[in-house]
Amino acid sequence: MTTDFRDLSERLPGWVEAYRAYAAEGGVATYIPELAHAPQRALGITLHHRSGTTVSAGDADLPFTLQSISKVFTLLLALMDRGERAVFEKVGMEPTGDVFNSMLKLELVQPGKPFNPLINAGAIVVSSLLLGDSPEEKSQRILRFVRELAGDDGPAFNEDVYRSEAETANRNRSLAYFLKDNKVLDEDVEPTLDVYFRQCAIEVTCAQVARMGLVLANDGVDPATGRELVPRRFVRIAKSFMVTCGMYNASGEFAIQVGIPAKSGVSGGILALVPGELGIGLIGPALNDKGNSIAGVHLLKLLSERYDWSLF
Ligand SMILES: NC(=O)CC[C@H](N)C(=O)O
Repeated sequence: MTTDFRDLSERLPGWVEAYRAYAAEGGVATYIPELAHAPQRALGITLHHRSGTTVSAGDADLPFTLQSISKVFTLLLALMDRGERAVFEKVGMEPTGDVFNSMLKLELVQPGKPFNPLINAGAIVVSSLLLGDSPEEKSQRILRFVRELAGDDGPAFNEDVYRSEAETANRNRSLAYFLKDNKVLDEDVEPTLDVYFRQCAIEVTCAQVARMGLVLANDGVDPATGRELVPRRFVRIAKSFMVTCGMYNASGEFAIQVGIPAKSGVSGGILALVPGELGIGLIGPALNDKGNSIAGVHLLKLLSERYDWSLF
């Protein structure tokens, strides 16, 4: 079934207002100090259809940082830079069932290769594989790629969020040193983390994220120009990871309740897509106990049920 955009544009503002109430049951992330300033009750969404039609509601213009959503795009870039074999020599293809910054399985399963590219350990390794002579060059390449998919030069590094994370990231530092010790990470720890913190701090809006989702929904082809931005095979890999690992250790539940590829970040952002049809960008900073936007997940469940989005 195709989504009825007329029905959607009539009802979406009301749904968003009603669903803000869920924020009271969650809380904004505070372990990156700068994220603690986010407005708890904010909720915004943009849906971008392949035909070019977009619908937005609520706080869709509220800027937020990509955080873990960036992991999808560094994975795509690493696949384009290095090819499938080189990437999957360093990182696995399986969900962990653990929280995104867990250390647990790195030591349990030898040779210490991260289970997948969407957990922090996996994403840090993926960032180390990107082509570029310096952390600055790698970061600029990521930013350029994000802007290309967003169809917009708006995305930029939020320096405050970047600094705030870089100054406090004891957990990510320990993951990276552990990976280095296991020889899974070949590059030096600090320059690699610098790339990782910068990609997480790319600031976007719902419309930009919806456009990025739309390119993935469209198998890597820019719907406006017909140009292939990402090979279809790599988009398929990214969408598969989004379904199995994109919502952290709530990915199974999300597949049952919503049933579409999605990736969340601790800023409360979610990128989602209905294959062949549309891209979604969402922000709702209050998180549930698994670290996903609490109101956002409820809203996506409602939309998926109403417009019959589930792939399953
Ligand atoms: N879940 C997330 O969004 C994690 C990203 C965050 N920058 C971190 O590494 O902790």
